[in-house]
Amino acid sequence: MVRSIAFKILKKFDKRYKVSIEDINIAKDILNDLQIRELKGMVWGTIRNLTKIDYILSKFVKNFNKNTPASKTILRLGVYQLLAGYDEHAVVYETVELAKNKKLKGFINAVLRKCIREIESMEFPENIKYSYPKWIYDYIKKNYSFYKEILEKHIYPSNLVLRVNTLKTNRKELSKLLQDKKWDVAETIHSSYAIEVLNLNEVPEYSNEYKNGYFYIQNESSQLVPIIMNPNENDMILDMCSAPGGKTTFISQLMNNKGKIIALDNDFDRISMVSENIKRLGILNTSTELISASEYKSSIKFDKILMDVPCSSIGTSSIHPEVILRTNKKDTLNYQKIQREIIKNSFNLIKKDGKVIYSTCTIFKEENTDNMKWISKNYNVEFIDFSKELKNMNVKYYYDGYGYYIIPDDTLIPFYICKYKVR
Ligand SMILES: C[S@@+](CC[C@H](N)C(=O)[O-])C[C@H]1O[C@@H](n2cnc3c(N)ncnc32)[C@H](O)[C@@H]1O
Repeated sequence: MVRSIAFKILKKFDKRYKVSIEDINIAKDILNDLQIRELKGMVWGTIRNLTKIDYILSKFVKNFNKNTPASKTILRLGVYQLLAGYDEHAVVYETVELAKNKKLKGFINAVLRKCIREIESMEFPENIKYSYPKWIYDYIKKNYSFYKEILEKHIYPSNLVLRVNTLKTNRKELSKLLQDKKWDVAETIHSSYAIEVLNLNEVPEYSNEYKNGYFYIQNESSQLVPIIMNPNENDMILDMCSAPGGKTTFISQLMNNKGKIIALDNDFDRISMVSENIKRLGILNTSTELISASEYKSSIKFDKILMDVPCSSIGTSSIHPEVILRTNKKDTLNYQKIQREIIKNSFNLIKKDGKVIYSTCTIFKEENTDNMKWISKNYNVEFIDFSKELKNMNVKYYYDGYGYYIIPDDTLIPFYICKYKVR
């Protein structure tokens, strides 16, 4: 049952590089918690390892990419299970069962048996070892000495990280509550608001602690952004791309629910998520507006602006492994165009001497360093050094002369953060 649902989801995935959330939700009605966990492991494991799986299959199957979607998906699922250490006999038996006709069954059986005999002695190029597309691998290897950390982050994802909502509880109190219900949790070494979940026995969003707004699920690099912004209680703040509200609600928390935040987003469904999170977390100082950040006008000028801009999101591949499969080089320049439109408008909205934070979860210079170079050429700004704050939080970084590339580790994912004062 689990394999046949995984097969259906992965067959659709191949068309759009998107996992259908509806299909996962349908599966939740049919499968028990353990089976759901196995299903998610198979689906995301296959996607995370897809570049490597296809490399292996292309060695054993002539014109692998020209095979039918069904046969490709069955073989991928089979090879994933072999790589993940499932029992070989069970893998062959159960995977062959997914094929509809005798001829396909025979073909799948033969290929998987060949894989079993040969995978162990195969040698892989470095990008394949980490299941990373060659063009992105070449890019990061050429540009960053810490490219291995990026590759490792993709293949060895972080545990779940929560941000404690200090408007309702604190780190010690929440850790104790979670431990009492047998969640295995630990304090992390970077953000003093973060709790790492090593093991848990329920879906976090279904827990009472989540429903009561005691925490927000937020990776630790994302938590660094509001901390670096360092908002004051009486600030007037604009968050130009706010959905689903992770950083907005953290900024509000750091302001003790005082001052004022205006949160924008141009996506109807996503801005509703900001409103839901505001309500759940007990935020009182924030209002939302459905509008493009490049078109927003205001008679009030802001003390601080956050531009957590739409980007190619490569840095989130440990959480969303499909991003590195669907992104191409042209996307980075398309995003750069959108980002510059938003940046341009931010200069109409910031007070003199106001501070701006620019952040992305991507590693492409086109969307980070090149944009900051462009700002320094066209506007009067002073880039702010926050290396001390990063060091105090045990964060390793690469400084590009403007901002900081966050080097991933156990709980940090690749991110870019820059802060400047507008003169
Ligand atoms: C990186 S996400 C923001 C994440 C958010 N800051 C958080 O921490 O939860 C980028 C957001 O920008 C939004 N977006 C894309 N184009 C936009 C535009 N022109 N104006 C405003 N928002 C936009 C997307 O809908 C998306 O929600």
